[in-house]
Amino acid sequence: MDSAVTVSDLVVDRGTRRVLKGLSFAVPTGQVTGLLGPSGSGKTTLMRALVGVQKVHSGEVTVLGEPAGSPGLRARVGYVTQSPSVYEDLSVRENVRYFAALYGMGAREAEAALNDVGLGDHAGQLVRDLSGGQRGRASLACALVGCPELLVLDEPTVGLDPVLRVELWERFHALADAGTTLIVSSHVMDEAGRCDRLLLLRDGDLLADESPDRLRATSGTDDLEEAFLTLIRNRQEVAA
Ligand SMILES: Nc1ncnc2c1ncn2[C@@H]1O[C@H](COP(=O)(O)OP(=O)(O)OP(=O)(O)O)[C@@H](O)[C@H]1O
Repeated sequence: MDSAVTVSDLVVDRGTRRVLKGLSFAVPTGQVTGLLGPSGSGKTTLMRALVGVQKVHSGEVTVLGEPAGSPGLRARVGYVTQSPSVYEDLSVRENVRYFAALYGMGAREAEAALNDVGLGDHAGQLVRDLSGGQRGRASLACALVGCPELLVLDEPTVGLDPVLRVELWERFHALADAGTTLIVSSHVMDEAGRCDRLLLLRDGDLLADESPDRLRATSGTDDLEEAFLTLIRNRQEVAA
């Protein structure tokens, strides 16, 4: 299968800390790849490197056949940060239509993106009057509307109720089925099971790069949280 992203020996320092310690992996096209790991393990830093906004110490990051951050990737890659990046003084609809226009899309696509994230009923509301979870979804709609080939989503389901979470995951898989590649970070292990493939990060190292089923099989447990802990223990034993 083609790779949408390949990363070789990626090393990133932030401040005086080495945050990513030589990561190498490939992300298959048209799948949902989960980036899982505890708080501070380097998920956001890795996503920033993928979209080309992170200074890297060494290594190579290739996205859709071009070096990460190349101008040609701007319309092909969507990135939704943890803090919503939408205009507070515009309505949800105005925000989504604005981003639609930047991508050469129209009002129809904007309405579809609004409905995809469950904000159809709040379209006329100013962003500053939305709840935190609604703002996050408004941000997501602004990324979806451009139909990027690669979507990088930093914890998109934080603060969402279970029904909306399930709906969004269904939407992610529908996009993947249509050929979009998604990289979705989370530190909620129950979301790991919804991914086609998992990258498990800990302290800037890649602990695993497998499907959830394979991870369950190799660690001998059906519980992905337990599987993650088993991997950590095995690593510690090897290091000792
Ligand atoms: N601007 C910065 N300067 C120095 N260190 C930073 C900076 N940003 C992040 N770090 C450090 O880099 C490490 C990785 O942070 P990162 O945000 O990538 O983790 P994360 O896995 O996304 O965490 P979370 O799940 O809490 O969002 C952390 O130890 C963090 O303190």
